[in-house]
Amino acid sequence: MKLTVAGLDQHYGSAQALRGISFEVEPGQCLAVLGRNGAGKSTLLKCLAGVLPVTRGRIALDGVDVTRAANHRRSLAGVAYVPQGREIFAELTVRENVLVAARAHGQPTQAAFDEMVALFPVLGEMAERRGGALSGGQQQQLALARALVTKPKLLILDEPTEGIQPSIVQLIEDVLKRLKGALSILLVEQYLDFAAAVADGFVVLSRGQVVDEGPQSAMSRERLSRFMSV
Ligand SMILES: Nc1ncnc2c1ncn2[C@@H]1O[C@H](COP(=O)(O)OP(=O)(O)OP(=O)(O)O)[C@@H](O)[C@H]1O
Repeated sequence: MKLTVAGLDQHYGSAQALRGISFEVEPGQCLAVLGRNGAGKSTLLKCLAGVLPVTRGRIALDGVDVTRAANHRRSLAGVAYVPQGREIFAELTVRENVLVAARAHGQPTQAAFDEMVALFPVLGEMAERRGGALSGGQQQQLALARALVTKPKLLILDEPTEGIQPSIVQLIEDVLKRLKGALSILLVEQYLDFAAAVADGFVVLSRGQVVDEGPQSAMSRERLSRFMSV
């Protein structure tokens, strides 16, 4: 799925958080959105997922304008969003968490769950545990499984590596690399090595504006460290 973002502005009351943001994600590609805390990255993703209204500009999926579409309509169109903080159901089991997400897209089957366990084996071991009882890294894998079980065409991820141990970061990197091509990915990330390993290109936000952009080959620490928090 192709994502087109053109001239996007967003305001929190009188405070402008996004200023004329424009970029594209080509089908099957991964674009990393980089920038310091407070640059506007999470706000941008919320606008794209349809959980925050934009003030001005245009968002299109494969050329179809969805700027004013509700989040469930974007979800049905193939957009899956994993917010920072993961938002799994703490009281439901791991299996129920995955199947509830699958049901919203018409296929709450054991096969759908098994497919997610093939990507994230720990979810099979934890199938009957409550989501809230999982570690942070396990919850992130569950959140990714809940997104992927809907068979998205565009996966929007807000800092999937935040607070997660290196072995799980590596697992998530491997999964995203394997899936890329079949779906498009928009990835907000503070961890430059992970972003450079997964993404095909990047944009940098600062104070709500795109201040740099380029291909994966230009994602060097020298070029980007002044825009990063770490
Ligand atoms: N609900 C809100 N109400 C008012 N201002 C907000 C709200 N959420 C974010 N902001 C402001 O909007 C700007 C962009 O914040 P945003 O969370 O999008 O940045 P970010 O780049 O994602 O940073 P972080 O990595 O810390 O989440 C910041 O100045 C922030 O203080």
